[in-house]
Amino acid sequence: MLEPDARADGPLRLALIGAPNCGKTSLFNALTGANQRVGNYSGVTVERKIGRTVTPAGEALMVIDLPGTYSLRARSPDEVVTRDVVLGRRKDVGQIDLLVVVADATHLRPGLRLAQELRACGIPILVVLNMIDIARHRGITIDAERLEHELGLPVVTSTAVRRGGMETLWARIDAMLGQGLPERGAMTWQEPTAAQLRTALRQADGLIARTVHKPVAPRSLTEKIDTVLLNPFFGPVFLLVLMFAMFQAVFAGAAPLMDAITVFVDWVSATVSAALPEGLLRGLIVDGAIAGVGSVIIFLPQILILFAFILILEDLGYMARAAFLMDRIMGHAGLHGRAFIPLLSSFACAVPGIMSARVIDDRRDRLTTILIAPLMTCSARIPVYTLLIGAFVPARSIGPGIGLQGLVMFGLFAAGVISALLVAFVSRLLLRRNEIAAPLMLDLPDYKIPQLRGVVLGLWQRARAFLRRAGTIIFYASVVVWVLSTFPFPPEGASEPAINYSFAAMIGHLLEPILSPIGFTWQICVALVPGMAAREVAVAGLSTVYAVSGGEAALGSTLAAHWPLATGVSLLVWYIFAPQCLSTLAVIKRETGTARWMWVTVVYMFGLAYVFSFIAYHLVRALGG
Ligand SMILES: Nc1nc2c(ncn2[C@@H]2O[C@H](COP(=O)(O)OP(=O)(O)OP(=O)(O)O)[C@@H](O)[C@H]2O)c(=O)[nH]1
Ligand SMILES: [Mg+2]
Repeated sequence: MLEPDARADGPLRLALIGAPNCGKTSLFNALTGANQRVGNYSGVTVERKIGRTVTPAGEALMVIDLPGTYSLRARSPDEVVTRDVVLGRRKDVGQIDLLVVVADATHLRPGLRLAQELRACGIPILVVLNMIDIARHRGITIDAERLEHELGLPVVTSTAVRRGGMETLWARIDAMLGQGLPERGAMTWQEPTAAQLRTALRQADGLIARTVHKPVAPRSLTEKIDTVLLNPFFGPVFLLVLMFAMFQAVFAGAAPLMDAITVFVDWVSATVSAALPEGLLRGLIVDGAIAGVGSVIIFLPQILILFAFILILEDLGYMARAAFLMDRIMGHAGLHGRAFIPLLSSFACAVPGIMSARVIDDRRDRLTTILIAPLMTCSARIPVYTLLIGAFVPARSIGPGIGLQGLVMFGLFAAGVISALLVAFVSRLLLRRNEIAAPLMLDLPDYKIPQLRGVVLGLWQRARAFLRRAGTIIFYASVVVWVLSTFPFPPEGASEPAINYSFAAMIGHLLEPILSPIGFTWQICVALVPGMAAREVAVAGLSTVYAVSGGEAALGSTLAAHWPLATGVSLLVWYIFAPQCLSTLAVIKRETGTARWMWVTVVYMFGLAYVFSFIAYHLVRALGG
């Protein structure tokens, strides 16, 4: 017997393991009070997560959440994490004392099979049938006692996402710890062969036949919805209409909130101006910090509306369908079916997107996904796009409920996706010749009512990350741009605006020969340099440069007055492609293990940006813009 308090090295370690999407992270959050990301599709968790908690009886526990897996026979990097933790090979985690095998109560087969396989690890096991609420709702009854008896392992049920849904599990954990965990057995796990896996699945089926009663449901609601939404013709049309509606909502819904933030920023700016004497300090605060940070935070509403859509669709279970619908197109481009989730996460930010490419087992497939992830339109581009669209695209309606600005935004996102597919296609030709990409092995989850808490939490995390960036990198960059645009002072009796004599103008003029063929003014060149660090910084940079130049109007109208249309379009196109984000480049280096692929990304993305901006600029001019 291993007495819990006899342990020399800290609390008992409990690891959550199970097939993808069975609710491990939801259980982890419920057990530890953490707020890790959950989503209704496979492959949300790609790294081990550690939390601490105390059981109702007062035992301290360390809880480890793991990426979903069907077997310890690990194939992809996320599955390797799970295997290594379970086998005690990760130094940062140590030996696991209790394996909690999580099974989806509505679909027990993979969980039961995994529990059988894990016995060979010799670690005490507790089986949890999660999502018991959904099973009950569907009239599925499970004879947990008989299951426990036949399996020879303790079995409890839980509902991770409802208050009170964890009581049985807590009670059982305490009971097990109170008696002392069974002694560890010998570690005899070996990679199961395909034949062994098949036999084990048959055994699991036998067990299910004896202990689970499923009413002969005519057709589930999910199936009914899917006959329409996965229909080869109607499915893609619905997806397109939905995405289109999303961007319309982003523009229409954000306007009043953006106006409110603008009023607030103007008020802060006016109040500070009035309180400070004319001079450098006032310039630094008003034209530097407030103009820079203020110009970026007004885009928060758009980011939140877009992510409210994405989070709700994810939790509803629709995003997995979108992956299914895109699979054929992605396959033709040479992308692995599992690339969808990393690419989807990249709409928020390429950094987590690139990390979630770990769910892809084939190295070259993973590399292709990593290389194209930065082409997905991340939320840092939203301020840039919105600013330029607001300045150069009239807010006109071009049909019932269809605004031109929303349409252009949709087009920019689509351009990112299409160019990513094309780059994937080309890199497939370069990296390998003629293999056909693996088909999608994603299981389609049942539709679920989204959890309000999860959506609100997701939005809060986005907002916080955005504001943190505004308060740090964007703030510093605005101050730097202000300093560069203010010093040195113009010579005595200068006739031109003061900024024309500043360092900023010097830098801008230095870069101008390279960037003037694509229509960029020297002010854009000034904003692009700090904008290398992160994309929104360019907006702050432009705002500061024009504020120093004495611009009083809103940044959008200033740009519209100073730039030809062709320049605006060219800069929009530049932002579809240019790799202006140091964190993304750093994570590419880390995840691929070499600097080589980082440089490949830099070169190909700048190359595309320059070529397409050049074409766009000259095309618009030729058309008379
Ligand atoms: N109704 C209900 N929904 C649940 C329950 N547990 C989890 N969910 C939902 O199931 C989905 C998947 O949950 P996750 O916790 O992300 O699953 P996971 O096992 O961590 O998934 P991976 O990390 O992808 O392996 C989410 O939409 C959850 O809200 C439950 O007990 N009842
Ligand atoms: Mg998870």
